[in-house]
Amino acid sequence: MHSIDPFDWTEGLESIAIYSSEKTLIQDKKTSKYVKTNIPGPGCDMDDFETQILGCKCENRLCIETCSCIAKYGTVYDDGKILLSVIDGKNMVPIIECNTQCTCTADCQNRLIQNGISFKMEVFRSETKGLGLRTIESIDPGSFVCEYAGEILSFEEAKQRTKRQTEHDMNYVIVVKEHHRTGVMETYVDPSCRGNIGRYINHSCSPNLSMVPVRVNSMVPKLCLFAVKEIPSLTELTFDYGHASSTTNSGSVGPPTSSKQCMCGAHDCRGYLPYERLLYE
Ligand SMILES: C[S@@+](CC[C@H](N)C(=O)[O-])C[C@H]1O[C@@H](n2cnc3c(N)ncnc32)[C@H](O)[C@@H]1O
Repeated sequence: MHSIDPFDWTEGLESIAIYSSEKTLIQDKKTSKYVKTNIPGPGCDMDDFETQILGCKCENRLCIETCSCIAKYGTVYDDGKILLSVIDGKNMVPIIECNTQCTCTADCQNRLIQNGISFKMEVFRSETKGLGLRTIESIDPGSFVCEYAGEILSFEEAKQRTKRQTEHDMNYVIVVKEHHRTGVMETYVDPSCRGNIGRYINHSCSPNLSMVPVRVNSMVPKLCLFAVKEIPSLTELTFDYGHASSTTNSGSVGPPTSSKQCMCGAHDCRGYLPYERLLYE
């Protein structure tokens, strides 16, 4: 039987193990169960999870412009698997990767985040923000770092869970709003009971990661974190909890009564952690 390394935060589920240089930190691992990607949680719409996106029939097994997925949704990654919108500064298009219905292989240019994490990272204890995640190798701009994965909740369930928190509890629920021509799609992800390594990423008002929704098999978005700048080894990984990407945004910066003081230390720090007002009403 496969034995689980007790010091690996990913419980052996990722292709790269995530350790802490301070081994005792693993005792702080909450009662959460590791999941690599989003799973349905209470109240989520199972149709969204189960409706399969159509696949391509690429004969050369490597997708280029003639691939029906790329022709329909556009080229989003370059041949080095770098997110193009980060390097060319153009507006983000919806990202839909090739999926299990496609005939192409895992090295297809239109498959990236589904192949999982590839950078060595570690969980560490930050001075003022609890645990955090940092990289232990340098990361190029536009690289995929990890998902922010957990249970997908309905608005009502997200609200109930938020209400149960005390002012001392950490908040893990992230809300992403995607503005489409036909309306706004809201996705609520909670990694607190079941989540991946993304749950340890702290907020910064001047972050080095950006959250981008990516779809693979179903219309439920995976909240993917991409580097927005060169990130040197041993740098803490951060994203802006209130500004997921150019097509999405989550949360608002609070009045002090409903939001925690931000300790990101950025020179343009907004002072408080962003929060989603509707979850606290
Ligand atoms: C998604 S968790 C991040 C991981 C968390 N630090 C831990 O120990 O598990 C979000 C929580 O971390 C803390 N946090 C994250 N960024 C912060 C910041 N910039 N300033 C203060 N606290 C922060 C807050 O308590 C927040 O509710």
